[in-house]
Amino acid sequence: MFDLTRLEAIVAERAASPDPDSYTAKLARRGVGKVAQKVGEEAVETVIAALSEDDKALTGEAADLLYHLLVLLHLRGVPLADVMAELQSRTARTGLAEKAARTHEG
Ligand SMILES: N=c1c2ncn([C@@H]3O[C@H](COP(=O)(O)OP(=O)(O)OP(=O)(O)O)[C@@H](O)[C@H]3O)c2ncn1[C@@H]1O[C@H](COP(=O)(O)O)[C@@H](O)[C@H]1O
Repeated sequence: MFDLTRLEAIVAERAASPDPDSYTAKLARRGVGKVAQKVGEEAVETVIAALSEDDKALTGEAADLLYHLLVLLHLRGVPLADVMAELQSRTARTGLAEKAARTHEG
């Protein structure tokens, strides 16, 4: 299954690519400030799509947001694993991780 870990690897590879057609490489060259601005814009577009109750638009904007967030994390040198560990530690604090895993496994 496709997941954010695979997209993180793609982003890392493409950010360093000399391919002139790579949007990721172009974005990476523009630096943290520009990418942070893009994350903000995509977040606003996600909010607008959510409030419009258009599921297809929301799905597309959420995908744009996650992609741009991964590019930002990459440029700042923060691994997705660190973000996931932070989320996991929050579930551990509430004791809900095992319950969610049991429900997921059926
Ligand atoms: N998931 C994405 C992805 N999501 C969104 N985008 C791009 O993000 C841009 C967002 O559109 P905008 O209108 O906000 O921006 P824009 O006007 O095109 O450009 P800006 O000047 O504003 O940056 C579009 O050009 C999309 O193509 C993505 N570009 C790449 N990926 C992934 O990255 C991989 C590598 O892509 P390349 O780097 O292009 O080879 C792809 O195979 C995908 O898996």
